[in-house]
Amino acid sequence: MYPQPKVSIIVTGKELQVPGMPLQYGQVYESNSFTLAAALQTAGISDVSICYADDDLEQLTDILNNTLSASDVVLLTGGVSVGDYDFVVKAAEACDVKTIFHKVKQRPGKPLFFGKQKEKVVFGLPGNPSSVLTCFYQYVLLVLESLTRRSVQLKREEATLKNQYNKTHQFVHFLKGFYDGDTVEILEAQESYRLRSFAKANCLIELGEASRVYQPGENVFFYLLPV
Ligand SMILES: Nc1nc2c(c(=O)[nH]1)N[C@H]1C(S)=C(S)[C@@H](COP(=O)(O)OP(=O)(O)OC[C@H]3O[C@@H](n4cnc5c(N)ncnc54)[C@H](O)[C@@H]3O)O[C@H]1N2
Ligand code: MOO
Repeated sequence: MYPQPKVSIIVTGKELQVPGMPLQYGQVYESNSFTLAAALQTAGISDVSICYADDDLEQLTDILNNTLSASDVVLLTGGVSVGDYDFVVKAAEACDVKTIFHKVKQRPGKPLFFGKQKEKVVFGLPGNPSSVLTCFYQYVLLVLESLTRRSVQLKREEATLKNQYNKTHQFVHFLKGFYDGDTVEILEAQESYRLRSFAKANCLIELGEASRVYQPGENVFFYLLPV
């Protein structure tokens, strides 16, 4: 029998609307809970609960406190950057969650937060839908592998790049790609608010920190997605 960690998702943001309901001005459809729950299920995690918080420090702190007492892993989405209404890091501090790191030099997922309260693990996943999934695959699966003692991390492989890509930022990039068994293609719609490329992708292509033009025929590393 493998251990089954309890995972809680806390969705933050008062601009979020339930899919199926009409959108009011300034609202966006809430999707992170669905993509995360599906990715957790694929990783064999069945004990998952979801709750919702407004952009309110007191309310978020209460919810995080309650959630921490009932979970092994807490995944917050949104509110982890430096805006006036981003309260995840403050709420974590108020709940005695020790910051292990906040912000990574990568795209997407730059504002990622990782903290611990004793044995409990807290991730603040950046709210953009593509950042949430990328950070889940690159970081959360690592923790789940250790907690479940099952092999759930993505496999890193190497293949020839199919198309040219001009990498202009000095961050590690994880780009949605398609591996055809021989070459890997960098897909369109890589912006972190777009999920279209994830819908087509079967891998994440890793490009190192340096900014440069990648040419077809170069070897690149990629991670196969569980599709
Ligand atoms: N001054 C700075 N601003 C920003 C930075 C920075 O470094 N300095 N980083 C940018 C990056 S990169 C990202 S990613 C975002 C992440 O910020 P948050 O984690 O605070 O995310 P939000 O602002 O709450 O949301 C971002 C975006 O995603 C939408 N969203 C949020 N939750 C959901 C959901 N459950 N389903 C669907 N869509 C969701 C939200 O409406 C926003 O549009 O910060 C940048 N800013
Ligand atoms: O980390 Mo943000 O995800 O680059 O958009």
